[in-house]
Amino acid sequence: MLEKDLLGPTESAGRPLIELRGITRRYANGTTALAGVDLVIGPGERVAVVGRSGSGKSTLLNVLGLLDAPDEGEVLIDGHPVEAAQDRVRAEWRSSELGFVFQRSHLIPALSVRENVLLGLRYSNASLDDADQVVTGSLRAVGLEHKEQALARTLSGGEMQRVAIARTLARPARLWLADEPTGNLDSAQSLEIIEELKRRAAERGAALVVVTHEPDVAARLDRVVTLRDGLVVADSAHATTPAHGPDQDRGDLPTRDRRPRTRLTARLARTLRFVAQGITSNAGRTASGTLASAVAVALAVTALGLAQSASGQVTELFDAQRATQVTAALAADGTSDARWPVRVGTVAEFPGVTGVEHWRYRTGVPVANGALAALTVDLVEVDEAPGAITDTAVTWAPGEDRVLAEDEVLLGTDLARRLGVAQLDVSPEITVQGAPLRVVGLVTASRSGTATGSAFVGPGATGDLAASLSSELFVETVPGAARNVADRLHDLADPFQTTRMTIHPVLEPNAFRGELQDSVSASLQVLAVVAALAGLVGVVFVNLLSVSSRTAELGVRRAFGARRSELVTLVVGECTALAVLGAVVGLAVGFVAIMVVTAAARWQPMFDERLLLVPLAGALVFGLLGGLPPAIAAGRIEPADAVRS
Ligand SMILES: Nc1ncnc2c1ncn2[C@@H]1O[C@H](COP(=O)(O)OP(=O)(O)OP(=O)(O)O)[C@@H](O)[C@H]1O
Repeated sequence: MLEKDLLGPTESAGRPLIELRGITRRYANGTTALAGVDLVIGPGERVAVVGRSGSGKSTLLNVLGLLDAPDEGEVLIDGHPVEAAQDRVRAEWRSSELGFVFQRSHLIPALSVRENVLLGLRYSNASLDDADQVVTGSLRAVGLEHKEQALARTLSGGEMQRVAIARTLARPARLWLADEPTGNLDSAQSLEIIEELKRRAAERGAALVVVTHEPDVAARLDRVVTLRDGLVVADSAHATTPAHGPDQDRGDLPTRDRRPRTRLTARLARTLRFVAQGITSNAGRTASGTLASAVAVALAVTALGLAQSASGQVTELFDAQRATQVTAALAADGTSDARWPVRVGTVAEFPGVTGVEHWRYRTGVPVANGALAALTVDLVEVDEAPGAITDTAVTWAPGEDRVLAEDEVLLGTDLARRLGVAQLDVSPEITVQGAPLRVVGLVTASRSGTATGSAFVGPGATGDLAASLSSELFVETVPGAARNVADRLHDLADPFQTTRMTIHPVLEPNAFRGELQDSVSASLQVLAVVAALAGLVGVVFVNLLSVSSRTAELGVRRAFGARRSELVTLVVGECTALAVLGAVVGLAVGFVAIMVVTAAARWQPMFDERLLLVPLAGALVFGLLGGLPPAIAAGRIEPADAVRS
């Protein structure tokens, strides 16, 4: 059967609106609620269904409204059979042809009265151009136009039921089904409402079927069908021609949109609207929905951000500790001067070298100060002046330019004392191996403990000396270059002199640094992944709970014509929006946490754009994935069961 056969009465002139043939409905617990019911309802008929509690009235109404499918028998609409499996067709028919008032009002508590009434209209095919008029008119019909802006949760039980009736009145249906619509109302109000339902049904030419326990209500309807134990035991009339044709005055009725079915874009648009409505109207649900993703993203961002900052910090600490100095010593062999395998000036040009200091030691050099007997001391020849690299502290005589000229000498403070040199401003002179040299400064401290007992001279000050010479090379490099400089010195060393040359090992913690960085990052990244997975579980869990607490609401949406796919989209859309919203909150919290932790630890905070994009993209994916289980649960909701809950 084609879907369009169910839509619109054009082809159905003269046929019953709906016909049940041999309908049996058994529930899973073995109860037979309907046991072979035959019933014909014509267009515009007004029928009361009565019977004892448990006789099958609600089940009958659900079958008539295509909310429930029979186990046996046939349902015909406009003479066409409707298959139980045709869920999409059934949903479309409910959307365009059915108005249902449930035993309970099933309003959405967080929405206003107006939005609740609009919900019924939005799921119908009616044009929304005159929605305001329709909503107000429907509320006026139940005496609640003054409550239009009130939140549904603030209404009394009776008022809620009247809003639920208004929600149905607003729909341009051909069949109105009402399951004890006046159960919550006093008898005067009940009769008013029944009269209103009759009037509205008459205006539209719609059939009206009312389940009721109240004889007064049943008496106001044209036909009474009595059920007992799932069977029709009395029927005051049979299907007739329309008792009441459509009135000419359509008042505030919505205009039926004659499109054969609700377009995908229209369904998507209304679903998105409902997603936005759900998120903005229910602060509690929005807060709990965003919480899981906010916590997960905050943890993940904090962990990732700290991983980056800690890595940077490790780099900084290690750079600070990286070797910047090479010390090489060349021992004299007792017969000839020590000779470096490379000129000192060349070492200064090695990559990364920022300074070189070269000390050549002569031992047993005679030094004398005038009349004082000569002492035998260690003499240190330096290129210009000691100190740039060796941290040698020199007190220079006033006006000296800190470069040793050929006739100048620096005395260690111990040596100066032994030679009786106290005042520098008188330009004292000493002789070094017979050559007169002017004392221009005192060496007060040095990394070499013996320096205060030595004399320091510039190159060429003492001419050729017989004493053998050992020497030391101090090289200063940029962080990290020391290892290369040491390696080059090794490579250049004369293989016959290697035993005489010592290059002090350079601590180079690069590999260790890498390992430390990797392990810090890896453990924080694991934390980030665990947080993200915990967030995903949280998103699924929170949304499953949310769906189970909204079964009735989702069932009402189905009853009003929402397809399964619409509920799936609605729930996935809500989960995704909440996850992304949570991610934004989590990002903010995470960034603040990173700032606080790094400030407390005096680290440099590090952020890169991945910290922003990865959590947002992750939340999007997690929202979609995490929304699937609750969405599938929502799609499985059977409207007949849901509206009973
Ligand atoms: N989902 C269900 N699962 C199992 N049994 C059910 C279910 N729904 C209804 N029944 C049973 O089917 C029978 C008919 O129920 P139904 O609600 O249609 O009766 P009713 O005439 O509308 O009752 P009431 O006047 O009390 O609302 C009852 O025995 C009821 O317990």
